Amino acid sequence: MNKLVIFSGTSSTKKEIVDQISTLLGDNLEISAYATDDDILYPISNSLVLVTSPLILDSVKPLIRENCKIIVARRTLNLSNLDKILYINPNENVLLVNDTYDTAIESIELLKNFGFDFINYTPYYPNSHIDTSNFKYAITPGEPHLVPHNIENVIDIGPRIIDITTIVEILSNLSMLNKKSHNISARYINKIISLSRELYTKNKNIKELNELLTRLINHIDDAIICFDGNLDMKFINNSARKLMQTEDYDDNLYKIKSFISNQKLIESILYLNGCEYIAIKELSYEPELSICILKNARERINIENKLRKEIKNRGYVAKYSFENIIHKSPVMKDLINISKKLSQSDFSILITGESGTGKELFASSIHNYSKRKNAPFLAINFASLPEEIIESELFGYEEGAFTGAKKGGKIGLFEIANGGTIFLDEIGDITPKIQLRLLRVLQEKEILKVGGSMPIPIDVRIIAATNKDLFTLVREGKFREDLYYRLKKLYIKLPPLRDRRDDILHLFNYFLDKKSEYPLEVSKEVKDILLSYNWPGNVRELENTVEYILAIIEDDVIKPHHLPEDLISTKRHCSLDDVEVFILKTIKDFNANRKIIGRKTLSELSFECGLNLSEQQIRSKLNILQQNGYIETSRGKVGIRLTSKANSII
Ligand SMILES: Nc1ncnc2c1ncn2[C@@H]1O[C@H](COP(=O)(O)OP(=O)(O)OP(=O)(O)O)[C@@H](O)[C@H]1O
Repeated sequence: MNKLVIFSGTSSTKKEIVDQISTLLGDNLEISAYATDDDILYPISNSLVLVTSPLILDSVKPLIRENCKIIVARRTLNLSNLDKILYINPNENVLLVNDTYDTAIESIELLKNFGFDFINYTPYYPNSHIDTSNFKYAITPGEPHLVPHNIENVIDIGPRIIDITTIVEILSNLSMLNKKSHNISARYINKIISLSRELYTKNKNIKELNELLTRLINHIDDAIICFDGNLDMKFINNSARKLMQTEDYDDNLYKIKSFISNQKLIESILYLNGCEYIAIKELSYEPELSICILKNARERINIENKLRKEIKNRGYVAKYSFENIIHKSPVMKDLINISKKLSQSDFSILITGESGTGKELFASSIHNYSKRKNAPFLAINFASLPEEIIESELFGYEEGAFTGAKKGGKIGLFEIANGGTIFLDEIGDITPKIQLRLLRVLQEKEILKVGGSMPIPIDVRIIAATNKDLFTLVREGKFREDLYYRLKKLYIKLPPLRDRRDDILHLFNYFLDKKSEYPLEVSKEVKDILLSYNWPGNVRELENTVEYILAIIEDDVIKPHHLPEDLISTKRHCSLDDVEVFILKTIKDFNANRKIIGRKTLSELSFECGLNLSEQQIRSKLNILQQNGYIETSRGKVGIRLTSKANSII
């Protein structure tokens, strides 16, 4: 049996190296290993000794008899731990922490040789007196305890292992070279191959993602060109290639580069191939890149004009008043009363509610009930509008600010709405830049035109609406908290139609009366279906349903087959929860067997199927089911019965 004694600086290095050698050299070797702080009772004799660094050699030499052969290990990095470094951004400043200057420099050289040369390393070791306050990352080969405390991200790549030449030296001294070398080099190479494969897969994923992004960018109509810090072109998409591949290539490129290098400009108008382009600049610093996005100015002006026309066609007037809000439910009655009170103040209002619940109807009614009723009411829907258009539409722009297309600049919608109300629909969709500009309007009561420097005072009441959960957007960092609270000074939440079932038939009859040329009767089955449907599109969907029926009906009575497919399919009807379904099914079984069922039995049965409902819980569920028209109760022998509405879905 051959003996190998290992001396290492720390116990983690000891473990790593013992693991490595026993995996490679197998069981035919007796290994004893010591870290410098382990107690060594007897001097080492008649053995091969491996010390893991020259520094340790001095301290352990007195413990080694002269009949021992000493090898000082040459160390290399453990490839299995290096992949974490791939996630560091190129050119990031990183501390390389090791126990001495020499070992830190050695590790840096090794990392660079392995191809990790895209980051800037600074050697750090105890007493190195380096100001570490600007460093976010530290890499250390098994010495995390030496990393300064202020570093947020510590990548421990594990202690350095011994390299193949040291292994060969060990084998040769143990006279194992011939027997083992073939096997060992095969294992060593296998390990390297599997690690390279890992790195290859990671690189491949990044490459695939890059290809996907390139494909996407190539499909975009805007021309996109990316330059590095030396203004060398790094990327050009298909639209830009088409734009540039003309006789004017040099002239075009010169104009684009001049725009990119002009630090004062973020947007500009460029004349390329005789056409006007709006050039927008995006900068990245690590790596240093400038991206130029070129949009066809004519197309943008067309969209702007269309939007203006749409808003103008509405006549800047609020079409609806509270009398137009058709309702029967107490909850809507309360909301209208509250909204009338809110109309009298000048604070901004946030209206939330699912799509089609009447948010615009309320905004318009509030305006018409307020002292601003004779001033303009402007409604703008943010969904699907590009940021630049929203910005220039809302705030206007100074002459030559960017398009140069309009002499005298353009007046923004905020200025047009001055004295009145502006209704900002789908506010949850606006970008951070517009959020910031809106915040300024709310805080300072003034606007700044695009490209302008003089703030213009304005007096506009803002009513914003959204069907998104804005508070969640705030928590996710997608919507500014300060803007959220400014907008939500006053607040109205419109309930979905399925939560105010009293309104369903009332609204249905209202739309029917309004739109039908002759009176129509509504069959009982249709009424039941309308009442049990969950109306995801709310009042808008109800109104569309009436239109649909009127388009296809040929008789005087509306029957189920006159309804759109969505309403007849039973899936969309069950706004019932599991407990409600359980209660209804149980009552149905009892009804079918002509047995009476009450709260007590329902509660007992609920325990049998794991729902565990107290009599009190059953009572409140029964109340809800009764209010929603699913059950009827009567004193005496009959007890609780399902209505035809419940029977049609259970
Ligand atoms: N209570 C109501 N009475 C009469 N019509 C209503 C009522 N509620 C909504 N409507 C009608 O339903 C349609 C949708 O209403 P509105 O546009 O106000 O909803 P919204 O919540 O703003 O929708 P979105 O979020 O999709 O913009 C409109 O045609 C509106 O007139």
